Amino acid sequence: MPAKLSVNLNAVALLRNRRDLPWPDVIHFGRISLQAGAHGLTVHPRPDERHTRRSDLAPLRALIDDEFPHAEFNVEGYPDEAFLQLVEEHQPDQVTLVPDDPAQPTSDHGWSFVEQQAFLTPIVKRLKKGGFRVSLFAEPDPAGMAEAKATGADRVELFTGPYGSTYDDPEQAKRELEKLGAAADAARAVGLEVNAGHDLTVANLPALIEYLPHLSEVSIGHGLTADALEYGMAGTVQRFLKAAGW
Ligand SMILES: CC(=O)[C@@H](O)[C@H](O)COP(=O)(O)O
Ligand SMILES: NCC(=O)COP(=O)(O)O
Repeated sequence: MPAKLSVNLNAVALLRNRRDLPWPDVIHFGRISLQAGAHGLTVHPRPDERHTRRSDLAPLRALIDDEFPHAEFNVEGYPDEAFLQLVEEHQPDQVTLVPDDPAQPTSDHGWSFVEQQAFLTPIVKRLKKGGFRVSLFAEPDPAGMAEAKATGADRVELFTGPYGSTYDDPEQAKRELEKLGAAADAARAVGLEVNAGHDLTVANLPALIEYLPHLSEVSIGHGLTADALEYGMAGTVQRFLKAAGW
């Protein structure tokens, strides 16, 4: 079974938040993604709400429940008390824990499982008791997968940022793929399922899927939104020209 695609709506939310206007409508872009065949939706609400807002979660949960009951809702974030209460209120199917500092522009590293196992274990236990699938954002590194498993988590999500940044260097891309492959093998060897995400694109996704054939899910936002703009721009300009009478 190929990896499932979860569309990350953070970049759409970022555009919406430039103005005090309701477009682009994050919920409708979620609908368009699921109508097009995506298997799920991802959001990564941060404390400053610069991307997804807390108020986006209820309508996204309702969209899936009412219109796409087989799709999955994945919520990512740093597990402080506010985040844990947010996911408990909105019941995503999967919670992905990310070691984000609120000041980070975007996620740029995974957990250090050896050092942070004791911090993560009670949090994972609380989420598992609440019925959530739990995934832990992980470095593309085989070290620490036994400790990740010992937290009680179901999956790791391999951070593919370093792989994504090799878009102009095929040799380095191969080395990053080898690291991701070794990390995925180590995770699977201790019984963890494997997700992947960050800076994935149409160009780099095929090699990742070929090299890591057992991936459960990829979550993609930035590159997918960039392509949506590129492939929708010409038709949209034509719509505006028509509206202006040309
Ligand atoms: C964990 C991860 O890699 C994504 O959630 C990512 O953080 C989304 O990126 P932005 O929120 O910066 O679009
Ligand atoms: N978990 C990674 C994710 O959701 C998407 O990241 P990106 O494609 O926006 O870099």
